[in-house]
Amino acid sequence: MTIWETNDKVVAHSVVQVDTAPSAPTKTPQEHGWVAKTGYNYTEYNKSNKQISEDIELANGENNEAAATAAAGLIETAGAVGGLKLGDWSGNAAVYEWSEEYGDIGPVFPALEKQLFGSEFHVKAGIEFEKIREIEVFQEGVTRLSPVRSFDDAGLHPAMLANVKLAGYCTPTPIQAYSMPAVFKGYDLIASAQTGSGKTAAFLIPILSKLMGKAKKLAAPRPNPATFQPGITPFVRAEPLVLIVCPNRELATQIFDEARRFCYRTMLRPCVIYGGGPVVEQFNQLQKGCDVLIGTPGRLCDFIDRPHILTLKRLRYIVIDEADEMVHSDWDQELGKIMNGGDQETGNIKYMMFSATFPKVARELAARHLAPDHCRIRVGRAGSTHRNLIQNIIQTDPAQKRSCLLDLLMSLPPSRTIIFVNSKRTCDEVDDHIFNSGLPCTSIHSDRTQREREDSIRAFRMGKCPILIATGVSARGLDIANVSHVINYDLPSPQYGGIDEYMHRIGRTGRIGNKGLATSFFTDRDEDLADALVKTLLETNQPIPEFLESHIPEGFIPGETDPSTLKFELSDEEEADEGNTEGEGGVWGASEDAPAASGGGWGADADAAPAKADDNSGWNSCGGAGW
Ligand SMILES: Nc1ncnc2c1ncn2[C@@H]1O[C@H](COP(=O)(O)OP(=O)(O)OP(=O)(O)O)[C@@H](O)[C@H]1O
Repeated sequence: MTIWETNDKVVAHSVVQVDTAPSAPTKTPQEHGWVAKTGYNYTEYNKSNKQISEDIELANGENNEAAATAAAGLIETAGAVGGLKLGDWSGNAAVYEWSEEYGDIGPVFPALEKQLFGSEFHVKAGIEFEKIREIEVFQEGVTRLSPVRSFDDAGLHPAMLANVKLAGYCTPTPIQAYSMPAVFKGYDLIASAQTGSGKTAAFLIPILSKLMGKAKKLAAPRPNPATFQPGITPFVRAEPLVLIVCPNRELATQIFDEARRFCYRTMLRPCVIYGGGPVVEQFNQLQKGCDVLIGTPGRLCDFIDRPHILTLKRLRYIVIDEADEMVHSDWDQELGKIMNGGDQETGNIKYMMFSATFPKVARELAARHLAPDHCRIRVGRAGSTHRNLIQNIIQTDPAQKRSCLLDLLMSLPPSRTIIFVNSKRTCDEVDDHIFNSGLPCTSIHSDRTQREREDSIRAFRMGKCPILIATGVSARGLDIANVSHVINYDLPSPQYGGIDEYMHRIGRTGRIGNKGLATSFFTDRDEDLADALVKTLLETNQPIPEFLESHIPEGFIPGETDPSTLKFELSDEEEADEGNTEGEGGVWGASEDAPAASGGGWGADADAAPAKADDNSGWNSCGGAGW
């Protein structure tokens, strides 16, 4: 029995080292504590949400306290997530509407503030947050950056600092500590850090903060939100200053939500465009003005092809998030167009790439587009997993997986759970199976309509359907509060991302210092993954089940041998750096911060010596007071 602490509660998990299926359930799911299952109600979920949007707009536009309260009430009764309920388009979520009369920072709008920052649905830093700071940080490139020690000392725009505090961020994570100075000093950036370590804020905070002081000068004119009438007010072209590209729709809307928070009380207006969403509604949002545009590649290119609606000529920053997935997914042409195929003035643009893992193809993309003096920051071994996760591997027969799954769900206390499968068909089958067994589940994959996808994620976030079945790609980057269990119903085979994909998947739990549990079903078909899987388990001090013991590297004695001596198959980037010649001849030359002694590689030599974030005295802990 392991006592398992989640953010708010302690849950007892009878886990650890199960190498056979748990015993058969004797109770119904509801007797076991799962909420009742809910079917997908197309009529209800497709209802217009005009009322709620109108109230929010009224509250937002007029700062009318009564309307604000009414809107907040509506949001609450609707059981909404971020101000949206089932049936709403994520791209229509309320943003701060700027009026020309405002000074440097706009007034507070309580209803919107509550919606953006007050939600129980946001992931809160967990009890292991401090451990994130102990992870080794490697910085490579021409410049040695001094990490910022606290948000207060980071030189953030006052509006950004206030938003960071409203979001409840006390201390920057290592990736944030290094990315802030990189952006402030105007470097291009490649950054990799573990799943759930705050990479989104690592680019949003410094970029938006830097633009806040100059927004009035740089941003395109936009209509007055108080008098704007769709179809009547002459529309303006969207001319974003920041473009953030990511591989899936769910992630795009999630980044949009973060951007809505960080743009609060400022002139910067975020918008999101993604495939499957209604073009007209996305166009309606764009024509109100757009300074920060988040999008998936296909839909972005559709709009780039309509220069009367969207132009990239004002662009100052391009961020590629989940860069490894972006380069793997056949988006070459789209990425080429987004990076420099539109009307953007490439000389004015800073490029940033973020991911938890960085394969060679992603590095090649970086080499093509990033300035030679770009900074490279890597937190921990590329692709290594968190130590705050328990990883269980259960041996099973392919034919037994369904009953194993049911037993597993019924043998643990109910908790928000994501089940990963390798194909859309399996996704549907598993969904049917566990739904018909009375469990409250929902599912998502790329053949679902966008409406279904958004509702499915929202139902999961809200806890209405606390079990989500997903294919790997559709759940890339998802950041959902209180996911305490990830189940790999299918392990990702090496052809489909292998161990990197495994890490991305299990990273949906145990985020930002929370604890989590990952259980994977292992069958004979997963033998190809066994070596890498065992090393990953050893690296994070997980017990090795008997059936995998033969894959323990020779000479390694679990519990005795130091895991840091494990030899991992070099990731592409490490391999490249083994024979790194880039440093020679001064490509990685001297720095304005502190001269680099010699060419830096990804991690091997003095130049790339790890810096422990907590080596820096003065990293502040959260006082909390005075916010
Ligand atoms: N400094 C911080 N303090 C507290 N919470 C933070 C901080 N930075 C980010 N967070 C929160 O941590 C969560 C995880 O962040 P995020 O989704 O950016 O992780 P990520 O590194 O991009 O993960 P992935 O690789 O899985 O996409 C988010 O809910 C975010 O709001």
